[in-house]
Amino acid sequence: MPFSDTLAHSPTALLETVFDALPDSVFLIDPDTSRIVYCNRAAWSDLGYDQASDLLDHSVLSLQKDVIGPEQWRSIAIEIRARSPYVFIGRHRHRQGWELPVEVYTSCFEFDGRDYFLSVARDITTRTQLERELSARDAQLRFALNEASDGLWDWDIISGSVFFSPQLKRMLGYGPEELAPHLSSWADNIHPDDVVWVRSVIDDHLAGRRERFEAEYRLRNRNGHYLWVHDRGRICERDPDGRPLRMVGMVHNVTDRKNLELRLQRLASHDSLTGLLNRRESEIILETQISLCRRLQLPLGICLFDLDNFKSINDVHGHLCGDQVLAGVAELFNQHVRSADYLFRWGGEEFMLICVDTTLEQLQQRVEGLRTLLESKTWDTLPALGKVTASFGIAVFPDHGDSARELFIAADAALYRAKSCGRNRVELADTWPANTFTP
Ligand SMILES: Nc1nc2c(ncn2[C@@H]2O[C@H](COP(=O)(O)OP(=O)(O)OP(=O)(O)O)[C@@H](O)[C@H]2O)c(=O)[nH]1
Repeated sequence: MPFSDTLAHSPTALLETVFDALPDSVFLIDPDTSRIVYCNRAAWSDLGYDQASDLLDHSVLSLQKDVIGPEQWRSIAIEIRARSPYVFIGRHRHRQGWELPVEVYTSCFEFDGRDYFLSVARDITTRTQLERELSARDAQLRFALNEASDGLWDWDIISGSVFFSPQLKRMLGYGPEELAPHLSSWADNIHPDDVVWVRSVIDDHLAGRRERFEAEYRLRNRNGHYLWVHDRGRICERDPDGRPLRMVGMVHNVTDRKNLELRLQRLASHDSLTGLLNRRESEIILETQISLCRRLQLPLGICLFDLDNFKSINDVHGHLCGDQVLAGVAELFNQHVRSADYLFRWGGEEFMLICVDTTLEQLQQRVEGLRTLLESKTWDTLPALGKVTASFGIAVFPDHGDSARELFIAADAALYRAKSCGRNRVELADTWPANTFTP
């Protein structure tokens, strides 16, 4: 018999069969009395009853563990009428006494001049169990990661919100309720000198150019001091098109290690008496600055200078006084060179100055200024000392040499000339290659 004929001949039997075949429980409820006027097979069997009549005419409240008393039913009935379907996660009472977690969808409809509530309840035991296990596993993972680092972050890339773990907040000096959960709370506290490249490392990872985000940078704490942190993170969730949605990472406070590293670096690159960069650094920096100026087609000047008759300062006033003069000259010149210039103690009483983007005329003028400055300095702490002078030899790239070595030889020859012409003077290098390389 065709389906339409079956429906026409015995509609009630057919609908009952259909409802009984549903895996979810279906209840038809009288809204005024809360009584069950119909339920399907899943409804009575899931709750441990033998037949539908065991539940019919009973109040639905007798099956519910979360709705207590007619007062609460009345307010829920108002909600159901206001916004169908009304979704409710609660617990049904099994005949044996245990509870069944359910997700219930209830809608209101009218039939034959009367209102009815139709509730479809789904057993969510497995789902609840799974959610509980997942959240326990998540908590375990967070705990393990937190213990393995000084803090965790979890960034929702689309919304820009960031979870900062309590340990991370503590590391930065914040309480558990402080530090707004936004990306700006982190980004605004990165040291200005580090922020551009830290962002570029993250961008590279987001764009797939780096396998992970990893950076060592300075992060400001609540007191305004900077900590050195080692930060590692990775995208852990993407949308169906592969766009990053979420990124997590962990942070280590490496301030002590980094400060020690910087101190060692400074010891290796600076002269301990004057605090100036040392000869080794001068060789590296001169090479790199010449390459840079060659590329940018800029002139570069170097000046070698040597204190005059320094041996006699040592001999007459003592070695300690000689040390003070060396440190005093370094301090004096350091205050007067440009911030873009490099001043080195090259060795003994010899110094070197590198001036990027400087012509011969500019360099000559600047060095002449240094010479007169030193000559006119009064050594208040060393009253017996008298006048201290120095001799200077200057050369400019590319006029006097095309490499660090050629430039150095040219400036050294000019310095030698300054010494032999009477000292306390500035001499210019001969134009390369005229006197630099004699066959
Ligand atoms: N106090 C002190 N003296 C140093 C240091 N390094 C080198 N000297 C001394 O610097 C002196 C350099 O002497 P010379 O090379 O003869 O040069 P000068 O006496 O300056 O003579 P001219 O360069 O020709 O003007 C030597 O006596 C070195 O012992 C240092 O770190 N401290």
